[in-house]
Amino acid sequence: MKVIVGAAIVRGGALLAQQRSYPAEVAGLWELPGGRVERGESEVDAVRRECLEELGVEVVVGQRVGEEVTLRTGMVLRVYAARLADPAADPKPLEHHALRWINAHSLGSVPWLPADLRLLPALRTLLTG
Ligand SMILES: Nc1nc2c([nH]c(=O)n2[C@H]2C[C@H](O)[C@@H](COP(=O)(O)OP(=O)(O)OP(=O)(O)O)O2)c(=O)[nH]1
Repeated sequence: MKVIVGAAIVRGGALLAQQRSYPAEVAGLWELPGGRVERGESEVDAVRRECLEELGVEVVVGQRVGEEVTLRTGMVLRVYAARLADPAADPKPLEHHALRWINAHSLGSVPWLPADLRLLPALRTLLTG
């Protein structure tokens, strides 16, 4: 089974989200940093690698968040809580259109990818404790 990992990076009560720039069907929609787990790679290592590639930051990976969501492609999305290894680090949208830190109150006002929408209750709980 192919696994996509997502990072729920929290700092100061806000979640880091990024806006996709491609493909056209999902351009403008928001998602968590992350991507495909490579062969022989652990899910936690994949979260760390994707955050370095997409945001240019080191993260410390924590526990799983929410249920696993099956995507249209048959792959599954598994989200892990994470925090910046250096809290003062400045994540950059190296592969995305934009980044935003979103607080619990604003989570529902962002146009998320469909799979992420299903994880919003768990993400809200993560933010509010
Ligand atoms: N990274 C990430 N992907 C998500 C989320 N929600 C969701 O449905 N996906 C989907 C979108 C993509 O089909 C797949 C992630 O694949 P990917 O990050 O390797 O990106 P991609 O298919 O565009 O592949 P690439 O060209 O960047 O290599 O999972 C999410 O929160 N984060």
